[in-house]
Amino acid sequence: MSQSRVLMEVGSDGVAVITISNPPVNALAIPILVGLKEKFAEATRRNDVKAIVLTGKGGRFSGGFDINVFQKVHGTGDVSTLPDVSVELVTNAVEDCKKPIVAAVEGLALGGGLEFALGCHARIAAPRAQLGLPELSLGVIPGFGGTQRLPRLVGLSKAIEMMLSSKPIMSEEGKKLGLIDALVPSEDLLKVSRAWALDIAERRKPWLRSLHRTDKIGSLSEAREVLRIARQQAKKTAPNLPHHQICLDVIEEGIVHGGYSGVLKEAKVFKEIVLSDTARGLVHVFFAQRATSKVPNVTDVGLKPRQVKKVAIIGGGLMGSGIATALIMNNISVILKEVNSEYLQKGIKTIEANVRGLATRGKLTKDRAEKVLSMLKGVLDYAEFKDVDMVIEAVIENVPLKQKIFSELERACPPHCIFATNTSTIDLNLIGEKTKSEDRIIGAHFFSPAHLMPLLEIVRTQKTSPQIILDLMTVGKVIKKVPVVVGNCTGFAVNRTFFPYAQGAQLLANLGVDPFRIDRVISNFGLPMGPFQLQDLAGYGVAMAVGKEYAKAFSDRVFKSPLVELLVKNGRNGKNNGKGYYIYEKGSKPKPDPSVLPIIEESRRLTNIMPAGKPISVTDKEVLEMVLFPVVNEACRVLDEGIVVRASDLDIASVLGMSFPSYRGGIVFWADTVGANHVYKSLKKWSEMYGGLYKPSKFLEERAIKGIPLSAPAVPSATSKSRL
Ligand SMILES: C[C@H](O)CC(=O)SCCNC(=O)CCNC(=O)[C@H](O)C(C)(C)COP(=O)(O)OP(=O)(O)OC[C@H]1O[C@@H](n2cnc3c(N)ncnc32)[C@H](O)[C@@H]1OP(=O)(O)O
Repeated sequence: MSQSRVLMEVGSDGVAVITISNPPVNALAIPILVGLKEKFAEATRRNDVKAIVLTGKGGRFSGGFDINVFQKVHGTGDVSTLPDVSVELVTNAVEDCKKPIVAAVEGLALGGGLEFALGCHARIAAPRAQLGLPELSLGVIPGFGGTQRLPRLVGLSKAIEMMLSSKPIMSEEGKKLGLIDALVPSEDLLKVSRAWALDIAERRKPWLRSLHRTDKIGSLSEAREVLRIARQQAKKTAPNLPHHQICLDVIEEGIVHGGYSGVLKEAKVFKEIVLSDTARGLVHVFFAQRATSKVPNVTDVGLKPRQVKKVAIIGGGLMGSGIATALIMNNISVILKEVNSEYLQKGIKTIEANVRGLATRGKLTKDRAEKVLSMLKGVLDYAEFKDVDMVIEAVIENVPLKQKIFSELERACPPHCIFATNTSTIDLNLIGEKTKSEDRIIGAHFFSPAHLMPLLEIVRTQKTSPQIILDLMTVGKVIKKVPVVVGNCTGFAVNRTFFPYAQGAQLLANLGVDPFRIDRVISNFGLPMGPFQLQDLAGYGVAMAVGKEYAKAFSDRVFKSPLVELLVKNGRNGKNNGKGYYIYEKGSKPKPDPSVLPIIEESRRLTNIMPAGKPISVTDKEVLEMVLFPVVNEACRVLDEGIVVRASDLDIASVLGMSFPSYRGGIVFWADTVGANHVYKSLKKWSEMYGGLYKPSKFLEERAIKGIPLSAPAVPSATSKSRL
């Protein structure tokens, strides 16, 4: 029997408690909305009901409208299946109900969940309940009246901040703002809410309809000024997201023409916006992120994750210290091992700076920062390794060194210990070759800075045991990363997919296209920076070392540009030494450095690929596609080889690991919106003009010709060789 239902109990006090029950988050699915309508009608009708309390089962009020419905609407394009909740239910049945309704909020009230609470005549909350309108993070705007009622309860500026940032506030702050009428311990929540509802019914407390309030929104001219500033800010912070401006327009409608008019406009706009590409992309990302926790033969075979309490990290460099920070910040003890006390002290200092830096930025208290740091211990030998649950090796990329370390670990660690390596390029089979523990060897590929970047790429070999994979996935979640399980190959899923990104940019620069224009096109598309600025940031040493690996592994499709070597020869090393493609001055944005142009000219002379020696003429759209389509092409190979469980895992990896814009849904999702056929035809044309980098993969060709989306699950072919 489905657990999704709405319950109603009428007590001897004359209060009807209506409870939403739809685990795990009490999402407002269509049957729940139907149930709510029936129960409100019944409670209104019944003579034995004087007042109503609305609450959620299992300690959570509601996580909002059922996002699965958006996905269905995206599939059919039919918005008529969206129910009229805002007017019919929240305004007519709740806010204009003849009996007072009090929301008893615990755990969370998000999106439509909070909007129901806003429609009630009072809100009582338990401590630390999350209250928010995160709809913009799904590419839509609040659709159950939130754009109108929230400003009327917390003031215009705060409401705009909450909606545009999509970030929830805690009930404690909600109480201060006037969003919450009383904050009470969980165990008293229902008792107080019932009494409050009766107090309203018997006029001991005011009967307030949020939509009718005007006391918090100020004068028309003040409100317009707040909106003007918000519009300007949104233009800067979310230039590619029109729904931010649309949300502000809808808020303004209510300010100028009254709340009810605002509610009507909101409902109309909501139905239009739900079909936008942005909403499609962001809803896809929402589900794609959650799908990463489902790994066939790992999470569905009844295994239980083992607790990892103590982790040893080998190597206190940038990556090792970042990983250590992430672990101790989440209550996992860390032993940091280095080869000598100088390196060890350096590593410990970096970790201390990371943690104290977070404290300075208000992410944790000073006391907590010191507690966190007490979970770290530096060592110079393996004596302390006898009871560690996991080791993460984070030394330089050197195969014999890594092999030696893992042989030593076999002797120093207990038999249950997980052997993880943070390598970003080396074949895991090679690393484990000299051990008898290949079933315990796994890649834990963090992205720099490891304590901040959200992605954890978990690399498994054919021999890694499912238990080890599950354990590392669990550690990933404990330290608040999104773990994505991938197969073993050069560059694994993320770096491999994105290696042609820099290549396409280098090729274009050698064809005569201005690198600063390329960077502009890419950042206008939505990546935080273009490929040249990224190279400046990562340092040219990385670019050259990684370039060599790819040249070895994928020689058929590597474009060899001398540009980076020329830059190094000319004393440039990117942001590191303040001399790159850009000029770096403290306190100002990087500026294109004109003195780099002769070096680029030199590279062009050496490669000599400009047709008839003249720069090619390309549109911005072509620039974008010549950089990103080779990435799509490599993503196709990764899919074909079964390096990821599903296409959407690559979407999440691209969003969280490479900062591909989430509102474009991730690399594969975006390619499907462009169309496999267009990608294929463009690549084919460019491969004839500019060579192997653009040669379409078999997978892409097949899908383009057959008209199958790139994201559609693969049908295993005789030649395909899954690495999972
Ligand atoms: C008209 C209205 O204005 C429009 C709306 O209300 S849009 C919806 C607005 N609400 C949201 O955006 C909240 C989305 N949900 C979340 O942020 C988080 O799930 C949460 C904070 C509620 C809980 O987080 P957490 O405990 O980590 O659990 P999480 O793994 O995310 O979710 C648990 C399950 O609930 C599902 N779920 C969460 N919120 C959901 C929702 N609103 N609709 C449908 N399913 C939802 C997840 O998909 C997941 O399903 P799975 O187990 O099958 O993968």
